Amino acid sequence: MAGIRVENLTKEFGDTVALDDVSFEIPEGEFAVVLGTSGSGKSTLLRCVNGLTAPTDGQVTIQGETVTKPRNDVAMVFQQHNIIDGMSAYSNALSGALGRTDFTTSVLRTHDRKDKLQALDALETVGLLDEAEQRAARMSGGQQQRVGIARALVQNPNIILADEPVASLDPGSAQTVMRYLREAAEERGLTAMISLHQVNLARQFGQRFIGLADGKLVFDGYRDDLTFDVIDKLYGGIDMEQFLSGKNGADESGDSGSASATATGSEAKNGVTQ
Ligand SMILES: Nc1ncnc2c1ncn2[C@@H]1O[C@H](COP(=O)(O)OP(=O)(O)OP(=O)(O)O)[C@@H](O)[C@H]1O
Repeated sequence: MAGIRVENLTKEFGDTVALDDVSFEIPEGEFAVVLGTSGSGKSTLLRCVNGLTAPTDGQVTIQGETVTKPRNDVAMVFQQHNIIDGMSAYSNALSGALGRTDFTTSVLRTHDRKDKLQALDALETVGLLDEAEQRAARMSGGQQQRVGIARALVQNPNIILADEPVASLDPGSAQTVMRYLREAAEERGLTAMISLHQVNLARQFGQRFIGLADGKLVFDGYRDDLTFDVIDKLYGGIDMEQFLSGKNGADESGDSGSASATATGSEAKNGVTQ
């Protein structure tokens, strides 16, 4: 069964065609990576799947239902971890349960035992159980991102989306975060769709690859199909030697000139755009 079905998806922002008639299906439980240069449409695609951006044409279907707004069974991890500095790793993780708790519970912080155990379990999944009481502000960028993943897991999703989750991390932390993300998805049978611009990380952790260029789907395949020619078509000008040594120009340093993974323009950060 399709975890995510994208059908003839088009999104225009004025004269800009951010997505142009994109169609593909990600089966349940698959770990898919979205590749493409800055401006190719990766964030817009993820936001359409998450129901944060309304398509101009076409549709996204999850469990046979057309996505029209954010869903509780779809969790999103952002590049800027979106976690609260003053709170502990545990409280941040627990806040993932807010979508299913009522107002009084969230104000009085009287989450039930199941939510609390889930928060601890999620921290264990991302290797941070021993840091549960640590304030987020005192954690490294990589650890904060792992807390962001834990919070997403506490939401109890079937689908996890991440928009350039490691773009602002050093190469070592980026590897660690991707490893935990992949393991968490595998362990819990989640369908994942992750945008990345580090090609070697994508090859290392991705199972399925969706390549975008100028809003069009230019590649859809598995690791063996993701040849140097395909990567060159997607990014252009990659040094083969560097690529094979895992230091492709686009890019381990996180400095491809496309550090921003958030939507641009007048779009409110978490608002649904029309
Ligand atoms: N809210 C918006 N208003 C106007 N144009 C937008 C908006 N969001 C995206 N775009 C445009 O749509 C195109 C695709 O943008 P998008 O952010 O999806 O690309 P991206 O591949 O995620 O890029 P990056 O890696 O830099 O985040 C770009 O030309 C961008 O300027």
